[in-house]
Amino acid sequence: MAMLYQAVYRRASFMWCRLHSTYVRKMRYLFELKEDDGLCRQAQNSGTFYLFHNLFPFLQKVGSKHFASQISASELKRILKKFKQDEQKLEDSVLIGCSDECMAYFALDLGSLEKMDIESELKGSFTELWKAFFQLDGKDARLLSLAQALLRWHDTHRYCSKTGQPTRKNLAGSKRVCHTNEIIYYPQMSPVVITLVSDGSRCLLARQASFPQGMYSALAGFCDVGETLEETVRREVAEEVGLEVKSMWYSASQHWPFPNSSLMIACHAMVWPQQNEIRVNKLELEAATWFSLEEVVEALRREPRPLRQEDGRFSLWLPPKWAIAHQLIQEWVKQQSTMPA
Ligand SMILES: NC(=O)C1=CN([C@@H]2O[C@H](COP(=O)(O)OP(=O)(O)OC[C@H]3O[C@@H](n4cnc5c(N)ncnc54)[C@H](O)[C@@H]3O)[C@@H](O)[C@H]2O)C=CC1
Ligand SMILES: [Mg+2]
Repeated sequence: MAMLYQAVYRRASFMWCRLHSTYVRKMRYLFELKEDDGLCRQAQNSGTFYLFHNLFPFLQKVGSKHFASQISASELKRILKKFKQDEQKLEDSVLIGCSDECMAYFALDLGSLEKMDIESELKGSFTELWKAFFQLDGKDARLLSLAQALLRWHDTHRYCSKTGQPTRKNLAGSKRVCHTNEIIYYPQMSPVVITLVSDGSRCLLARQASFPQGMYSALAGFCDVGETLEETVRREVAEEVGLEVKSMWYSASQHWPFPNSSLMIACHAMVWPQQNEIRVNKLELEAATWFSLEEVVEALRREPRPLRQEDGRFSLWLPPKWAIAHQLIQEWVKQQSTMPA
């Protein structure tokens, strides 16, 4: 019966491939994997895996370039066997995407194994995600960010907050269920607004004390319960730099894994040029400054890493290309150069 089902499913998938765009086919396939544990189990046995160790992703290096390694299901089973782990450990993994050919990608945390043993077996290293972020390309960074957020959520939601009983994840990891009362828990993200403020000719960038030396970014803040995005933008700009927003508009959004899992909603905001004196809230920020177009253009040309000048101070540098803050800054530069003089 199972074989007949698989044959029918393969035939149906084949028809899908012929009839639908790659994107639609992938989304439908991922949806089915989330809904159907049996199908997801099959996908785990033929998919590829991104490995983590206590939430540190496994990276390999070729020359000076780091990349997130994909391990095949058969290779993973070999490693599990070697380290005396049950093959069933594959089912602890979470679904994080699929290729254009509908080969599923999973993430698995091997925190119960000895870190150095896996590193020497697979010739790579488990690296803190924050450090890895600056070394990876956008695609790898996006996948690892989603993977870490999901793995962390499962790790911290193992018990039902109402009954105290253990919750069980579905195979794909898109939810957890408390079987005592059938409460379903879904992975959560916190909405965060990130705003690039301009006074018409300059843009406002700020840094927290925890940022690497010399790095500045746009203002960011979590949405409070009950707020609209517009209200969060106005409140955060007032709270952090003491300015009143005159107008704002939405640009784009991005998932961000730090400190937990956030949906970064990126906006541009204008303040009145006559009322642009910054009053930094030192509880939130270390510094906030207006930067000219020339200063920002020069910083965009620099590598995203600390660079000490001759006078001992650090040059301005900006978040890496795929960070939404970078995109906001690029958009602002473009707006400035298309504005009438
Ligand atoms: N992608 C990017 O380029 C940038 C991303 N960010 C991210 O934006 C996020 C928010 O920025 P912050 O200035 O730290 O926010 P924030 O200005 O709201 O201040 C953080 C404080 O908000 C409170 N808070 C309220 N709700 C919270 C929640 N759901 N989770 C954690 N804390 C909460 C806490 O007291 C926390 O200390 C951070 O996750 C940060 O990593 C920040 C700058 C640039
Ligand atoms: Mg903030």
